Amino acid sequence: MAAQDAAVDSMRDREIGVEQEHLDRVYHRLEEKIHEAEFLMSDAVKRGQVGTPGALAERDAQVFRAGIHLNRLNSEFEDFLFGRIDLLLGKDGERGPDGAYTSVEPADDAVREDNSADIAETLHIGRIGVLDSDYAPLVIDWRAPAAAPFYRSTPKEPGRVVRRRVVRSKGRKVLGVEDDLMRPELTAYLGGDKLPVIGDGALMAALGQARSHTMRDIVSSIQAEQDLVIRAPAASVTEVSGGPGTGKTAVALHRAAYLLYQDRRRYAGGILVVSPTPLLVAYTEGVLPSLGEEGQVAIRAVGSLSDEAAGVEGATTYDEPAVARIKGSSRMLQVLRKAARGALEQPGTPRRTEDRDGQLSFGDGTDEAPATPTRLRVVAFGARVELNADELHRIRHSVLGGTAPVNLLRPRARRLLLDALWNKSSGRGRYTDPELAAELRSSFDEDVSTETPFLEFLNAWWPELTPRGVLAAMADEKRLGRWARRVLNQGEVRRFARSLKRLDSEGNGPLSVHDVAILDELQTLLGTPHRPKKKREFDPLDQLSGLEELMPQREETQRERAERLAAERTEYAHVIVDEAQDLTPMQWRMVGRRGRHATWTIVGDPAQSSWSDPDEAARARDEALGNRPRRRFTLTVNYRNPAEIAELASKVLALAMPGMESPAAVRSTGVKPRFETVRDGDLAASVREEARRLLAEVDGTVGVVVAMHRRAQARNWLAELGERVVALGSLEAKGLEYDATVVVSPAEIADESPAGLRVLYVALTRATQQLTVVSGERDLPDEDGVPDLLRD
Ligand SMILES: Nc1ncnc2c1ncn2[C@@H]1O[C@H](COP(=O)(O)OP(=O)(O)OP(=O)(O)O)[C@@H](O)[C@H]1O
Repeated sequence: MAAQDAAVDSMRDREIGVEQEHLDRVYHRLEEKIHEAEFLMSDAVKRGQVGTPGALAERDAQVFRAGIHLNRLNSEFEDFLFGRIDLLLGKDGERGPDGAYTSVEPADDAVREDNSADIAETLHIGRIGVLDSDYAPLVIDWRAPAAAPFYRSTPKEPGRVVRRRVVRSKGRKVLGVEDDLMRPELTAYLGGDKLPVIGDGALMAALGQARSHTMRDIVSSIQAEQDLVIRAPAASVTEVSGGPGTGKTAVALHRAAYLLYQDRRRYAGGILVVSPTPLLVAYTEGVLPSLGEEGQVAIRAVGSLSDEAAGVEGATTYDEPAVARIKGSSRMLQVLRKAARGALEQPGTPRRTEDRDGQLSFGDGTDEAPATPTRLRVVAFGARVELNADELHRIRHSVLGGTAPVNLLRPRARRLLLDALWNKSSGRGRYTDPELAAELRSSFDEDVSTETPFLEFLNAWWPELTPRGVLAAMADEKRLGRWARRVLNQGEVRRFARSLKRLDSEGNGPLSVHDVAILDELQTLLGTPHRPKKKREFDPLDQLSGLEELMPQREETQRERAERLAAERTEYAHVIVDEAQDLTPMQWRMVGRRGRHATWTIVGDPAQSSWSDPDEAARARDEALGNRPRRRFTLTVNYRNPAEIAELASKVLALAMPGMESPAAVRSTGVKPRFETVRDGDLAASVREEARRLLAEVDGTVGVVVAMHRRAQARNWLAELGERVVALGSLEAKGLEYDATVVVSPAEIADESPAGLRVLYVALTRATQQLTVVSGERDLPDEDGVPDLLRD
């Protein structure tokens, strides 16, 4: 036995040595390329000094290429070669642009009659492609067509692949290799020797690793059904569904990297990834940089998507479910349309008392008189001309007749005011000669419209409205009641208005996640008046198209650049929606506006939806996507939860979505979920004790999921346990994962909202190793501590 082990070890060492040799060759070549790139850069700058248009164009091209090399080589020097495939002879002998044979199927005579075969081609797969000086592939980019068999090949449909190998390396050192045999029935030879096979495959090794607070890329172990999604053509809408842990988020992010590789020019318009929470953004934002892509991709939480939420790090406050249901619903749109116009009438600001001739005059009612002026007086041709409340009302009514954004209607309002004043002035009818009449009218307009009283009046009577200002105006229950007539009932108006009391009169203050979609909608309804743009200072680097894109480290980091581009961008070339089942109708409208001309990838799981009315959300989603054709995929394997945890979660799934199937768990740990009941009525101590126990059992992270109202409490309970433990409200657990989780009071979570059971399903499916359920009295635990909701 010992002799056998020693033989395996020496074979492993030999194979590691083989891969090390290849990696050394690759590094050598990379260094050559870096020198080349650096030379090109300095040469390009010298040539640029010549200054002729031809030299400038040449410099552009050279700098662009050199920029690509340097930027990529520097950022991807770490651990970029991770795979290898050994292939049979292909059906035809054609090579693709990366130097590899393109044929997917083996040649008819690739396998001999005695089931033996020779390896005809070996390809190494990595994060970028590297050619040797003879243009033979040393490494194939994982996104290139030639790399697809590394992911697609299965023992059932092996294609040309005989052996798939995952190479683990750190920096320049190869640490290990893991092989999967795709054609175990063959005796394959490589260079005359039998093809060695090491280890039990890389997937299980990857899944068993401890989790940290950031997601890892899965580039070395993408599975065939996932690869189909990642490489699906970008046309129109790609919809991906799948249960918890099936890799939807991972697949969506790898797809972004793939699309950029496939068509960088097209996606220079930017890729937007919409995520449900800032926690999930933080968890996933390292994946794209690790795949060598960052600058073109903006990952945004849905609570910070709108410009209106910029500057406050987005919204993290959650409204209580009854309020969220109102704010997220498409009924909101009707209310906002009215509010956007109604907010022009401003009540409640202090009343002006002086009323000198020619001064704007505010109404003369009580202290509560509206701040909106009810009379306009100007002096024209030496006489006073006045518009009264009725006349002003008619003008306002006529201007608001159209559907144009309110702020953009102000010039029209100004025009009609001047018309009305002119009609009452002595100027009208003074001349019969049209030319003289027009001249007089034009000087009347010029004089009146630049007078302070007129300007002050216009600012008060047709102020430029801001989304935040209108949102704040809705905190006034009476006004909101008017705007929401026949749309919201009285109770809903009261709740909604009350939820906005935390904002001041200009709308400053903490926003809730659902306020953000409202602000975004208001932004569209109000419109932004055109203002002449400030001229940007001339920057000679702008001439170097491509350089500043590819060499961002000179001026700003990749991340800063992504942030800047995202802030400047209002629309994207591709929109990826993660956890799409959670978007409310109003959020779909907000996201839809950012992808009007985009292609889309939408990933989600209806069984995890925290939105109470999935049909309404589906309608809003259809509206956002229009009639673009859709291509649908389903992922079927749960890579996160061991079978023991998946089985428990499936009990809640059966209650939440009867008839819906759980994805099959890919592994089992033999560790069953634990059930604890609160001891001595001390929930804090019980949870703390369990978290402590789990910390000792797992190497990585522990997540404690509680009902939303216990969020702050739970953070206090766990404060002293260190950074490996995180307390989460049920809605925040979305998309995240931990080595172990504690789910506190399933009944509390399930009762939180109409979507509570689905939220509980999310909470129960976060653990990669161990799960403990802590029940309180409300959970009606049996004598084994199993809560009512989780019993058979
Ligand atoms: N092919 C793979 N190789 C290795 N790990 C994988 C693979 N596919 C998925 N995983 C791992 O499985 C876990 C779940 O993946 P991910 O979070 O993308 O799933 P999800 O479908 O988005 O889950 P949820 O719907 O619960 O949010 C992650 O740790 C991910 O890295």
